[in-house]
Amino acid sequence: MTAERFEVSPLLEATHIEKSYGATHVLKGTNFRLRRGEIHALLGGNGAGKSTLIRIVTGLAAADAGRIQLRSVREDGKPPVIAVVHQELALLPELTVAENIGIAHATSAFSLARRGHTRSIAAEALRLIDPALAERILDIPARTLSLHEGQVVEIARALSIGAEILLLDEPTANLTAGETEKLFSLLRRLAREKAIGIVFVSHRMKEIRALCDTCSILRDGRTVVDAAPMTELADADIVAHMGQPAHRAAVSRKRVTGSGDQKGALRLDGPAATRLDIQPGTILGLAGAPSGPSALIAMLVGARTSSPWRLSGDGIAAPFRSPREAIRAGVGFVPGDRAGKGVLSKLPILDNVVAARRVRDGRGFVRRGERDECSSLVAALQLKAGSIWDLPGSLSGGNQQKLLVARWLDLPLRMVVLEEPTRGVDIGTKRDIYALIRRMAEAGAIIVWWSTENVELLELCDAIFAFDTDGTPKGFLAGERFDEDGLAELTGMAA
Ligand SMILES: Nc1ncnc2c1ncn2[C@@H]1O[C@H](COP(=O)(O)OP(=O)(O)OP(=O)(O)O)[C@@H](O)[C@H]1O
Repeated sequence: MTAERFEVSPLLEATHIEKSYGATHVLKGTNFRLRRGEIHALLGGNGAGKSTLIRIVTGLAAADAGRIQLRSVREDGKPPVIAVVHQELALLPELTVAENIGIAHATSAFSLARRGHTRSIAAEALRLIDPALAERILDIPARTLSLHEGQVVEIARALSIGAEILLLDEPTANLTAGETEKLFSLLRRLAREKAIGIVFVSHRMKEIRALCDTCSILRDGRTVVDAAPMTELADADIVAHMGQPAHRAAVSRKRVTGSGDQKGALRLDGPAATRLDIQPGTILGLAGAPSGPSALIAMLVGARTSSPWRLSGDGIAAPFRSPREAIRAGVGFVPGDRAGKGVLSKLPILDNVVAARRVRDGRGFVRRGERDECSSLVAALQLKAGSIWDLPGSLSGGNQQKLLVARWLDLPLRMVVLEEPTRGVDIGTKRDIYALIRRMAEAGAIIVWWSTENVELLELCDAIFAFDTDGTPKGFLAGERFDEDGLAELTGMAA
């Protein structure tokens, strides 16, 4: 998979790119080049400029200065097609998979006469990736696909239009370990057999190591590592180039034990006679296919009133009747669906940060002192924002995630429920978020943490409760198997 196997001139070369948004100088002479057959990690801390560079390369935004050269191997003289796969899928939910792929080929109205033709294009593209999957999903609506299947469809669509460059922006957030491995073997195959140039944006060091052969690092809008082989960079070098402290927090792990009668202890009862007694201050991880953890979480945060799960103890009897009731009972929630359920996009950062406090206090008006409170929370999380009066849309993805965590900091909470709270967050900031969550646990809150990043669960949690691939509770990860293999086995997701 080395670049040398293919001709030397890059598929894509961006040179001295400049970009400002108002007074914010985002890209400061950034360089980036991608060769055929290469899987290239584009790395950098939150707000370093990765997404902005991708938007410019794909033509979604215009650079203020600099040059972009694209060179196809095809002889028609056209530039290579670039396809982007985001973590939020770009599929039309009510159309079938075949129609979703075919739509990229529709030149005018999507006529019935062309349907058979586009269906066969779609089938061919999907079969190249996975013949069995193609048979199963071709004629079903896109909304019924899992996230991983949706990504495969997006990649098939890219292949069907002859894309030579594939950009993946944190594609593994929300994928299970098994799905991630499947995606990686597909990407390796596309690079090797089709010489597609792949750009992979991620904050997960283990995945970057497993997948990528080349690495570029942006720091504050400048290219500090330009297309270096991954083998030449140790993890610590990468973190240092990104400008982040290379500390590893010490792990102190205690297991959930004892009866449920300690003050503040809560009891969870669920399907298959499941019973969990959770002591205050416990960090409880949830692992496994999304359907299991998400059903439990929906009950905990008041999003589902009828549920096979029950929460009791310390004056609580849930299901709650509404999210508001859950907040008033002292349950905080950082949702995984940042855009849909988390960020209040039309309100400034200030309102986003103090939202939970306002709901708890039952007030809709601005309290004096909120501005100071917001500023100190923003500073505690080193949230990179122009002003607390800016809209959250002006923040980079990782900084929007910090905003959602900031909302619950320093509140007297009984329980904090977190769905992938470090999704899209850079390595240094992850450490900060881990420390903040530990702080909440030390203050006595029970932390319920759902993550698809098994390494993270194993590092942080006192106990991990696993669900099977169909969402059935499987039990706690046993002490002597408290490792990745044990977790993969218990969740039925051994790769
Ligand atoms: N439309 C915009 N208006 C104002 N500022 C913007 C806009 N888009 C991006 N920025 C700013 O540009 C900087 C770089 O953002 P960008 O999204 O490119 O970072 P990133 O490296 O992709 O970060 P992350 O890892 O958090 O996704 C950030 O400080 C962000 O606030």
